[in-house]
Amino acid sequence: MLLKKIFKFDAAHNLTKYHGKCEKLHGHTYRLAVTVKGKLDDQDMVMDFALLKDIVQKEIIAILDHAYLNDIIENPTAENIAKWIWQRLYDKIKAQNCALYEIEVWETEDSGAIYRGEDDD
Ligand SMILES: Nc1nc2c(c(=O)[nH]1)N=C([C@H](O)[C@H](O)COP(=O)(O)OP(=O)(O)OP(=O)(O)O)CN2
Ligand SMILES: [Zn+2]
Repeated sequence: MLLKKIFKFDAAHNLTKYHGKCEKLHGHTYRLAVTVKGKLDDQDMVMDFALLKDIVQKEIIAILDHAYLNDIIENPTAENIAKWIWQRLYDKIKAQNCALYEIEVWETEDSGAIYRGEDDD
């Protein structure tokens, strides 16, 4: 069973390996979707949505919201942001007897990156 929760954060960035408008400082309202995988517990839940919210709020949103992402993540493309979030959440989700399944980071309504922890990126 998969469980998904959606979050939003506002942040500024510029792409350091890009030639074009996105090398300039600009911002996005990012949409983050965190998907976890697990079995139903005795409450018929994979994980309490409230617990997932608390973890993501503390580990991710509190750090990235209203931040300059380049101070935190090298060359913060949607792809690199998704990997960074995966690395921070992986053990926290495992500690709840679930597995992190997928991180989606959407910069705009139609442009996003999806990461599932592949070894080869
Ligand atoms: N593969 C990636 N390509 C781009 C990324 C990225 O993270 N990964 N990021 C950007 C820029 O950050 C830019 O802000 C986003 O550009 P874009 O999707 O083009 O957004 P726009 O709203 O400006 O353009 P639309 O034409 O409205 O989609 C660039 N590329
Ligand atoms: Zn951007």
